[in-house]
Amino acid sequence: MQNDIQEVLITEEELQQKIKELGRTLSEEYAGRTPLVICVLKGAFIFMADLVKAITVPVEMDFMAVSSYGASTKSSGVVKIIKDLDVSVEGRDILIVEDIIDSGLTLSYLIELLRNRNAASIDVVTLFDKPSGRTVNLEARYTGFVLPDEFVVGYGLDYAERYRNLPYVGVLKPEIYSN
Ligand SMILES: O=P(O)(O)OC[C@H]1O[C@H](OP(=O)(O)OP(=O)(O)O)[C@H](O)[C@@H]1O
Ligand code: HPA
Ligand SMILES: [Mg+2]
Repeated sequence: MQNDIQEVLITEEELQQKIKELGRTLSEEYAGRTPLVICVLKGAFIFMADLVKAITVPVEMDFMAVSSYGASTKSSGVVKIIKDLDVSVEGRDILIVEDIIDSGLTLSYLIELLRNRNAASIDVVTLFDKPSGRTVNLEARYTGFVLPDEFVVGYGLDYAERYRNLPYVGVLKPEIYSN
């Protein structure tokens, strides 16, 4: 797996330090409230696990699985709900946890959905942001790292379902991509 990586962009140490900082910021931001923290599966599962351990206010958690990339490095443009939330978001303070915002299509779809279900507030924390990929106008309230215009893998991010378990974020060697 390591042999498929051309370049490490963000090391494990850098990731862990940033997540602790985000946890501190969110703990201050949500003091006195109990947000419903929503993990956008699959990509965000590793970030979610580390982030909630760095948050000191009480949180409730739920999981939603959506997918638009499949085995491609480009969004299909169609966001598919694979698993919906188990709990109601009505009147809740929602914190959406994403691994990456690229085109912005996944999040704009999710935010619209949660608005229609009458959440009290909706904020987004994303570990990575790739502003160069954007096709819809969308910003996260909290962002870990801004990335260059390259398809990245690791720390939850996949290419064709592989590489999610790398503890760092890197760029694959070009010969690995089939498209
Ligand atoms: O801003 P966008 O262009 O919509 O891209 C971001 C989304 O794409 C990826 O999910 P993917 O569809 O690959 O599903 P996965 O999390 O199961 O890998 C990633 O985890 C984000 O959820
Ligand atoms: N890597 C993995 N999954 C993704 C990316 C990326 O750069 N952008 C959107 N989904
Ligand atoms: Mg993916």
